[in-house]
Amino acid sequence: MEQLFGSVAVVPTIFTLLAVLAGVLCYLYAPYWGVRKVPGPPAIPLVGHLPLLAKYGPDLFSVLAKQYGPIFRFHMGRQPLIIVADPELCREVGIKKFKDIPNRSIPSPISASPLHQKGLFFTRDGRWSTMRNTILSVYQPSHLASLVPTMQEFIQSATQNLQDEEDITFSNLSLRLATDVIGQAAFGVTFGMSKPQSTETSPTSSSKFSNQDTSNTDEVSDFINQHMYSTTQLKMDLSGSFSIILGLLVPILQEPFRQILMRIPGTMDWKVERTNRKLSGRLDEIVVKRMEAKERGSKDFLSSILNARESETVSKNVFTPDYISAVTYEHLLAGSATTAFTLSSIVYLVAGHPEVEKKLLAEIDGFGSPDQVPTAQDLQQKFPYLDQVIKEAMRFYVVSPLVARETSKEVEIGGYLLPKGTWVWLALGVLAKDPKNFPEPHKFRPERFDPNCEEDKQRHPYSFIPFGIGPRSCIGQKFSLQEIKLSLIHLYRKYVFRHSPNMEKPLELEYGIVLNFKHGVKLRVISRT
Ligand code: HEM
Repeated sequence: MEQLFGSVAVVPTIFTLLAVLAGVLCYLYAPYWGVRKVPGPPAIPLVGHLPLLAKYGPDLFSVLAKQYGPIFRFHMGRQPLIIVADPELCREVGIKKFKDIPNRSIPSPISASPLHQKGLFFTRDGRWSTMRNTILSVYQPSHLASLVPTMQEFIQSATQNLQDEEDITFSNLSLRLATDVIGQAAFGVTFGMSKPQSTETSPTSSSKFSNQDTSNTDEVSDFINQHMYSTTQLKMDLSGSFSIILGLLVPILQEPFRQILMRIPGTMDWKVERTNRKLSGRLDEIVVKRMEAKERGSKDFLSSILNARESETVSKNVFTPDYISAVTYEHLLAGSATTAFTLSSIVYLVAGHPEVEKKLLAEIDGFGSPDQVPTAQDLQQKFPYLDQVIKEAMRFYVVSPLVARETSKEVEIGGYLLPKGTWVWLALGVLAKDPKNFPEPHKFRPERFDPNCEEDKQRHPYSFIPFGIGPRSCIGQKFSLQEIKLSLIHLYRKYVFRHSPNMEKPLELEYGIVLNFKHGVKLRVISRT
């Protein structure tokens, strides 16, 4: 009798276990089911293809494209991504079918950070288009042209102490420079980073950080350090905080675990949370102060947005203070690491190619007297070889090798029907290394971008898209190119650079929210005078 009751009790337990197991399997495999027909390598349960990414870095996508074709499946933990590695298909996703794929998917490193979510990058649909249209008005060519003198002042300040034969970590210098320039353009504040001994006066006469004097240099560098920390913790592989890793594997558990871990001192989640809270606090402080200011001007991004909001050209519900903080912070984030990386990679590549350097110097020296600062129009028209060098360096090291998008309804791409909510990522890095459009892709050869050469004429127009594609492409493209060109012209008028013996060969890269140098770019300065 007892035995009978025992086995009767076991049956529901087995059913419960089976139901739980089925639930877990459904949860783990549901996103895969809708896209199972898209080809891809076999995925390890839970981690998917992340170990491959950690092992090979972004080159992995070129290898997979060769094996599986222009559209393939890659599993970031539980989440399948549909990777698009063909210029025509990128045009389809980014432009032709934009209305069905208007937003970005939110990867787990970002979903851990509300500060990052409220910027333009991750806002969606109607809110995004209202925000984007307002921000676009700040990037009119006349506004950009008016920023040339400010940019030039920071560039001069950042490079004034370079010594002949000195070894420098150029990537640090360019990050400080780009942070200062964007700090001024975004917030209207001088971070004073490009002048380490900045107890002297600032290069511009505008307000200091938090509108106080230079005595808070420590506060400034603390802010920037937090900013750097918050950026570098956003890892895309398996080296992030525990909650981020969990978010990649079992997203449903990410938030509950983050809530617990951020309360346990010493954990990475605790550190990231503290840093983000401090950063948000400081940003909110700047925004509130600027909101209250009677004379705020309109030169910097934050003031322009606040002016637009007050003149009711944009709904106050769209630009609430938290969104304003996020979008301003996003400028600091998007405008510093990307521009600095690009600047460093150009100088690094030119240092290793004397024939390119010679041609570039001839063009720059031929422009005019060494103290004639080029105008925005000069920058666009009078430096054709510089343009080629910049493009080739951006092709060689694609700072943002993957661009995230998400379908908002069922849509057909490359012969596959993708359900609503599919993560579709454009592989800009793979396009840039495809020998079909770039013969001998591992050679640094700026002349391939000469508009008169056959290679350039034959190339697919969307094979080189380092700033993305379509209505959602980079809003800061012209801003960063202006800054990069001004910096290079100023630098090469005075110096050339050689690889420092302290630098590793080949250069090692790190895959975070954008590409970065693992150990920095170390160069030797050679004065030209
Ligand atoms: C060399 C420098 C830069 C590179 C390579 C770069 C690259 C990119 C890429 C690839 C995207 C995604 C585009 C897409 O989805 O099609 C993007 C978006 C974006 N970038 Fe940049 N960027 C750079 C500099 C900047 C600067 C200086 C700013 C700010 C002033 C900025 C602000 C943004 C913003 C706000 C977005 C999101 C746009 C939207 O969703 O509407 N970027 N960038």
